[in-house]
Amino acid sequence: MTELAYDVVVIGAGPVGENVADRVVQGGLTAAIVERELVGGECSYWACMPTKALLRSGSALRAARQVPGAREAVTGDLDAAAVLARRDSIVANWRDDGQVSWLESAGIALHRGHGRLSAAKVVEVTDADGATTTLTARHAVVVATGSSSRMPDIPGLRAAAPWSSREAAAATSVPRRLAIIGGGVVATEMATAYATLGSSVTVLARDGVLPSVERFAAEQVTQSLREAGVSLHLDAEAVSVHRDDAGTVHVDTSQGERVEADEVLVAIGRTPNTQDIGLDTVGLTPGDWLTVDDTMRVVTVGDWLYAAGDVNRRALLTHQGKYQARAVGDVIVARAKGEKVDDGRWGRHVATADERAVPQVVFTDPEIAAVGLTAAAAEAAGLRTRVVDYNLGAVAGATLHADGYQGQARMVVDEDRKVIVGVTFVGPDVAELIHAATVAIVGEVPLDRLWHAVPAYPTVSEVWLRLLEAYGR
Ligand SMILES: Cc1cc2nc3c(=O)[nH]c(=O)nc-3n(C[C@H](O)[C@H](O)[C@H](O)COP(=O)(O)OP(=O)(O)OC[C@H]3O[C@@H](n4cnc5c(N)ncnc54)[C@H](O)[C@@H]3O)c2cc1C
Ligand SMILES: NC(=O)c1ccc[n+]([C@@H]2O[C@H](COP(=O)([O-])OP(=O)(O)OC[C@H]3O[C@@H](n4cnc5c(N)ncnc54)[C@H](O)[C@@H]3O)[C@@H](O)[C@H]2O)c1
Repeated sequence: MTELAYDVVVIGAGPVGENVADRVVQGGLTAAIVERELVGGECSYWACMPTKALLRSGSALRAARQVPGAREAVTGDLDAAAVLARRDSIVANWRDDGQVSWLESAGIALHRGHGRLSAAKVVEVTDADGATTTLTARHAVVVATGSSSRMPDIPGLRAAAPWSSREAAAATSVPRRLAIIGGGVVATEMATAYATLGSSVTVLARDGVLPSVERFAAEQVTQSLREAGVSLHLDAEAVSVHRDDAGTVHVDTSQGERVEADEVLVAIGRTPNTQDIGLDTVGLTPGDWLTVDDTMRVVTVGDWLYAAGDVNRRALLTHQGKYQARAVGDVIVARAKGEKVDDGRWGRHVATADERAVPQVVFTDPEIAAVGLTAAAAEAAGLRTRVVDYNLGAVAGATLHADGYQGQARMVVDEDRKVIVGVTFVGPDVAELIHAATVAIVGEVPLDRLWHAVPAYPTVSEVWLRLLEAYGR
């Protein structure tokens, strides 16, 4: 058995673990990272990147078809094989050489294998051959093990070899018929991708489509999925699943219907990767999400254990996990050096934006881009709000962007502070609009001052001016 010591040991080399280790080394400490699969994690190989690659070609094709002149130049359908090949290249054919080189260049030691806590500040790494290395952390251990697809206990489901988001992201062919259980972000994005790639898609959305976004945005996506030929069963739950000898999957629903498909994708949320990381050795329960304070420290354990990214359940998004990682890496360095910890609201060592300013883009057709609170969430939080809506299609930039551009914008204003607390856009290519909204919310820019932030003409961003005009000066 090999024994090594580092200032900081990070379990999990997803986007979050990599960023924690990087900040730690940049702060002058030593760091080791433990990874059991591919350096780069779920996001790079089975989540964000491959799924967006599956969606991008269809989105480009639709965009061309919405502009006369370009439309006439589009002479064929989507080439599914070329889309899958581009996806393969974007995930570097599931090889992590590039990310391993980056770790080396950043001065981070990589230990391949499964990491488990075995005592305070001690992580045991078991490699593929069963050999064990013991890593002792002088200052901190950071759990950045991410999450996995949650599988419900539906009779027959497991035996039917369902797809999780991984198989949907990494598929080598397009199933003729795809059934999807769930109506959230993965379900709607994959329904969009596979319908565009030629599958006949059925979605069983027990709790409706995208229940956590503004209703007007979810409704536009619902309508568009239907127009794309997706069969949407709202309020329907899968009650039993069976794959027959010919390979066909039969899904019986709570509404008494039977859906037949070649594959069934389960997309009902995530479970933390904490079942087998030795949580019991430090007094925690295996399989639980890790609850942390504002500096991402697992407070019940002492002052040395941190959890960042999906595993702490604050915001299951890559950009938000990386934001936490920057705070965690820096706070570990500050504490190790006895420097002042900046943990007040919006301080360097906390992730305040997780509370009220999380941006997210849902890459459906059309896209939804949102940040902060929905109108309903703001009301539930006890804020005195005013909601302003504007037809995105009426903006000059949108008219130019595409014929028949359909979209909607909403801003939610905190009337007591006269600042924006939430923004949602739905429409073609709205993804790039959202960062302006994030800056306005995080900066708590007063509405009076926002009038001086002039959007360029003729861009879709002019919707900002229209929203202000609708609010009144
Ligand atoms: C289909 C899908 C699409 C998504 N699309 C987006 C998107 O477009 N934008 C976005 O912001 N977010 C997206 N997400 C969410 C995003 O993937 C996660 O928020 C992000 O991957 C979390 O990063 P992480 O580093 O916390 O965890 P992960 O990326 O899950 O990385 C954790 C790493 O830890 C390793 N690990 C786990 N346990 C151990 C152990 N015991 N020992 C050693 N290594 C271990 C794993 O192998 C993995 O490499 C998507 C998620 C899914 C499922
Ligand atoms: N573009 C993006 O940013 C992006 C894309 C994909 C995934 N993600 C992240 O990955 C995470 C996982 O995505 P997801 O779609 O799996 O989860 P989700 O939380 O977005 O949606 C899960 C859906 O399943 C429903 N559901 C829950 N239990 C169910 C059950 N037993 N039967 C039927 N339906 C059930 C929920 O009501 C919800 O609508 C999300 O938190 C999201 O932040 C982000």
